[in-house]
Amino acid sequence: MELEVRRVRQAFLSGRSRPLRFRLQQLEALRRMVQEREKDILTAIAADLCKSEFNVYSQEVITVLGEIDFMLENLPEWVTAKPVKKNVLTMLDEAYIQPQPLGVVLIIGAWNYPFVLTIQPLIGAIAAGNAVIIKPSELSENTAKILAKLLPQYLDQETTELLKQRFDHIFYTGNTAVGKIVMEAAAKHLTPVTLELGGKSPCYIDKDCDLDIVCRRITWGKYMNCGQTCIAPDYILCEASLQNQIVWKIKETVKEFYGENIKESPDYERIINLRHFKRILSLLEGQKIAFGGETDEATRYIAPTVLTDVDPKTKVMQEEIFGPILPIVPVKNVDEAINFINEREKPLALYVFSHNHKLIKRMIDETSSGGVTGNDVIMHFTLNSFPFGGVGSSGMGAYHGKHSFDTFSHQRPCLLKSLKREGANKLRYPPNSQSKVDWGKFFLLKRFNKEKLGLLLLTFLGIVAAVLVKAEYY
Ligand SMILES: NC(=O)c1ccc[n+]([C@@H]2O[C@H](COP(=O)([O-])OP(=O)(O)OC[C@H]3O[C@@H](n4cnc5c(N)ncnc54)[C@H](O)[C@@H]3O)[C@@H](O)[C@H]2O)c1
Ligand SMILES: CCCCCCC=O
Repeated sequence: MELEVRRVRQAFLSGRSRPLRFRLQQLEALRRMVQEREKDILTAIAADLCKSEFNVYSQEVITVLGEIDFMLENLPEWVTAKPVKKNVLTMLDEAYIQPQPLGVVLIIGAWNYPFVLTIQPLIGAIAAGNAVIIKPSELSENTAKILAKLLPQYLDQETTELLKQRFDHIFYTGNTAVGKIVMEAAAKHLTPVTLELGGKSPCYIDKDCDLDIVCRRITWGKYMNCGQTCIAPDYILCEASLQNQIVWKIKETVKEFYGENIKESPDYERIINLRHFKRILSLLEGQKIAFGGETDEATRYIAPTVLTDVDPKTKVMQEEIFGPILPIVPVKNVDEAINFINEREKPLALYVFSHNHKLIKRMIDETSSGGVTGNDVIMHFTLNSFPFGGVGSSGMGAYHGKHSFDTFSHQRPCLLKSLKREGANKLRYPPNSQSKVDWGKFFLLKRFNKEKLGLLLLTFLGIVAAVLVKAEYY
């Protein structure tokens, strides 16, 4: 393994991955891979998560293709050096920021959206000019196999090795416990990390809203991928008087989306494995099931389920559910909802539904989360001008679009001076004096004193007079 990582590092050091042309070629090759081998990719993901090809396409493939197109369009501008504002000491110099690849990057993907969560960071890492080692999740084994087979056929070999050693950046997607292990390992080499973790994303429903629409949107985001979505609404907070209506409307929407026999619906997925199936079932113990709750161990089926009057001290409210169970926790009002959220770890997403724009703004101002969507769920993930990532225990760092490029780049400040004009530098060389400090204050801190200002004006007039006399003479 060590040898393999060294080989990838040598490839990076050879400079092959840096030229813009190479990066664009690699991204185009990746796009070709997705387009030409779409069927294989759809089949593998469908096998891992019992997902319809339509769902795979709309939830994963389309995001990847959109991200590649966005990078191809913008990369030439992003890679160029950006001039910066200068001060008096550097006004005649060249000063710019040059984005530079970090080196060898490790990307560890998760199983729940096994394609997009591995390939989207890969796109950013290639765009930034890095050599990349990817490690898809072993739980989504069909997708892991197809990626291992296809990537080397389309991309330069050195960008696709699967390893772990010493890296220049580690990009990890998965649970918080492993996130800590990854960060600890990275600390040994002072390797920077991006941690895309999870958490319990709350969903507050205000009295003042259209419950039909709210419940349709929540049903979509909660039961998509059988609840195995990092930014799925984990639980609902609302006034007790809304509870029965919400239950009824979600139940009706579930019927509308998946039909009377949910097991037969091509749009409803299954739990990834038996361990997670059992874990999710254990969250139902002692709860009041308003509807759903049906399960089938053989196919790892868990019906869309809603729990009411949930006690915040019970297990279902202690860990991220990551399954199709939706607890409703009654609160007195928005103040209590805000306190409830703030007393817990910072979530990856926050959702708030209301006709009252001020209430939504207040919720945003008085809480913290990775991202927020008002009056909908999940949708902030789809806008690649947003940085996508967590805060606190839901993660650190972010990606998508330009944010991916920045995550995988070092913003290198470059100052290019001339070996001339040494006179001006005397101010900073020893021996020091009060006069030098005064001039420093004058130029850098703009602390003008009348005497210095007068002297400067005199010097300036002298220069103007000299220029005029010279012009007259010639
Ligand atoms: N923020 C996001 O973008 C995002 C996306 C998807 C999932 N998640 C979160 O991930 C969690 C679910 O995923 P999971 O953790 O079950 O996925 P997982 O089991 O697939 O693990 C994630 C990755 O970590 C690797 N891994 C596991 N143990 C490791 C170790 N000891 N050292 C190094 N790597 C190790 C796995 O092989 C896998 O590639 C949820 O909490 C979810 O919210 C977050
Ligand atoms: C619609 C795709 C959502 C992907 C969310 C990624 C986290 O699990």
